[in-house]
Amino acid sequence: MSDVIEIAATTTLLSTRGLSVHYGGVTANADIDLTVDAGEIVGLIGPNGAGKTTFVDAVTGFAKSSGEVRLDGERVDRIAANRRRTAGMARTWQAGELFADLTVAQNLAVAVQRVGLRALISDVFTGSRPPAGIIDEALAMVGLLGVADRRPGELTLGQQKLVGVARALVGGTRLVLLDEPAAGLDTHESREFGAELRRIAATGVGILLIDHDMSLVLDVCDRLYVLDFGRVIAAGSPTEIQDDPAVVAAYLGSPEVQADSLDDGSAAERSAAERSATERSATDGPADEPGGGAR
Ligand SMILES: Nc1ncnc2c1ncn2[C@@H]1O[C@H](COP(=O)(O)OP(=O)(O)OP(=O)(O)O)[C@@H](O)[C@H]1O
Repeated sequence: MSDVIEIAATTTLLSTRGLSVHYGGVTANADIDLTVDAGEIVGLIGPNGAGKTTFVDAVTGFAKSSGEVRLDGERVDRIAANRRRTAGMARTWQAGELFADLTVAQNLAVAVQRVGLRALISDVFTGSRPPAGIIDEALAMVGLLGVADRRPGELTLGQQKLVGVARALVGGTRLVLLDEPAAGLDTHESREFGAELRRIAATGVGILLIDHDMSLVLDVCDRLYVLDFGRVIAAGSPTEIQDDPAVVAAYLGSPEVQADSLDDGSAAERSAAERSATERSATDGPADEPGGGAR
């Protein structure tokens, strides 16, 4: 009897090819090829203004783009944002505050409310609401089933952030794109949050994570892509990325700076401010020069 080697099949949930976004003269994303597999956490990092949020906007249908976006092998780049959501991809927003007057469960229900006049009229007449099961399922995925009837103000900040994630997960989401979901958390809360992300990924959900908290990103991500000026300048494991001179230079402006400084999120912020000041002075032309100072 021959030995059978079992190879676990991986499902590529998200794949982009040549994804580009232009805002006037600014190339916010340039030819981005990126994949996220089921059960994988992939980090997207880069200095301020590198194009991370634009990438999420383009993938989820909130920014006009060229190139391919596939969800589970199917092209979705020409369908509207709400149809991409129904197809199984969802995102969070940087300013993703919860509704303070609604309960946690109601906050999730709002996220899957149908849109459009026809839906509104039919909902008014039928009193249609999302089935409770899908709300509970999303809350259970982030370990918050017990707080469904509480209001956000009664939760810790870490729990509120997880409600934000649950809001994106509700309705059978297979791929979730998280834009700075841990902003404002302290080190301990951020670690707990990261552990919860790993549990979510273990259910088979693919996660694209943008965050400036380098310890979180380096800790929880299986792979990372680094953007600078809208382009991918490096991709690989957290260890490979930390040792990549191009990444260190992009973040810190100098390849001589120690790579372990990447652990310090404030270095990235500081560097970005310095970079944009340098870029501004380098591109400051006459007042009527178009695009002067823009990235
Ligand atoms: N709606 C828009 N109109 C014009 N330019 C835009 C728009 N959105 C983003 N940009 C520009 O595109 C570039 C990329 O911005 P983006 O917000 O994607 O970067 P980011 O990496 O997410 O930055 P941050 O880390 O600060 O959130 C920047 O030069 C930004 O000014």
